[in-house]
Amino acid sequence: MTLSITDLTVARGGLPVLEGVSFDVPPGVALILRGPNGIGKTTLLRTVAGLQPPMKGHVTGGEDQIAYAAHADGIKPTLTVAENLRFWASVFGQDGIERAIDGFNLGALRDRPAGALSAGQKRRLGLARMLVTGRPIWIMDEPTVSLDTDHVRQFAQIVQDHLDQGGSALIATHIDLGLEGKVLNVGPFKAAPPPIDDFDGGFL
Ligand SMILES: Nc1ncnc2c1ncn2[C@@H]1O[C@H](COP(=O)(O)OP(=O)(O)OP(=O)(O)O)[C@@H](O)[C@H]1O
Repeated sequence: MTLSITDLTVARGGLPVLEGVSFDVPPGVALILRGPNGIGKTTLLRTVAGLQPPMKGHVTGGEDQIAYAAHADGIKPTLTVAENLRFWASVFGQDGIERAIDGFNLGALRDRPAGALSAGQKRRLGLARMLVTGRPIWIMDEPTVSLDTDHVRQFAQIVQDHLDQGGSALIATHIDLGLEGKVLNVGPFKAAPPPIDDFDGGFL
């Protein structure tokens, strides 16, 4: 199913950060979001993933279809790598974690508590969760932070395989993943500052 974003305005702290954003992400396609720090990419992704409401506009096609990987790894430190993946799979009504373990080179770490992983290893575990959700639309926020170059390449291949199998992806990243995706620079959608409506005549 195509994820469709129509005339979306997204807000942080009650203030609009991006407005008038429209795009489609059809099956088989990766859309890469770019833009300077603080422009609102995370806010847009969170809104599209349904974690916060839009100020205006619509998101369609994402109902029960989206798996979201945020900045924060969000893994459970006292559970092992395998237990984390099994837990996550069960949340999504799935079983089978071996593809995720193999895909992200986690075999040697499967019985280690997640809290005892390095930053890059935690990131791989966080991303491996996408594979156990069974969800077709992957939304990822800076997924390659802490990954070494080999694992960035491996991650890009996993995303490409996902696209080849009819999945789709919406990814905010500052690096070139080498994916055959489209790029959307969100800079031009920066929201205008809100109008001043509490004019203070005392300054005249
Ligand atoms: N908790 C918060 N409350 C209010 N404003 C916030 C909060 N967190 C972030 N912001 C502001 O919201 C705006 C959008 O932030 P957001 O994290 O969406 O940007 P980003 O494009 O993802 O940035 P980066 O590339 O640095 O990750 C920024 O101006 C930021 O300062």
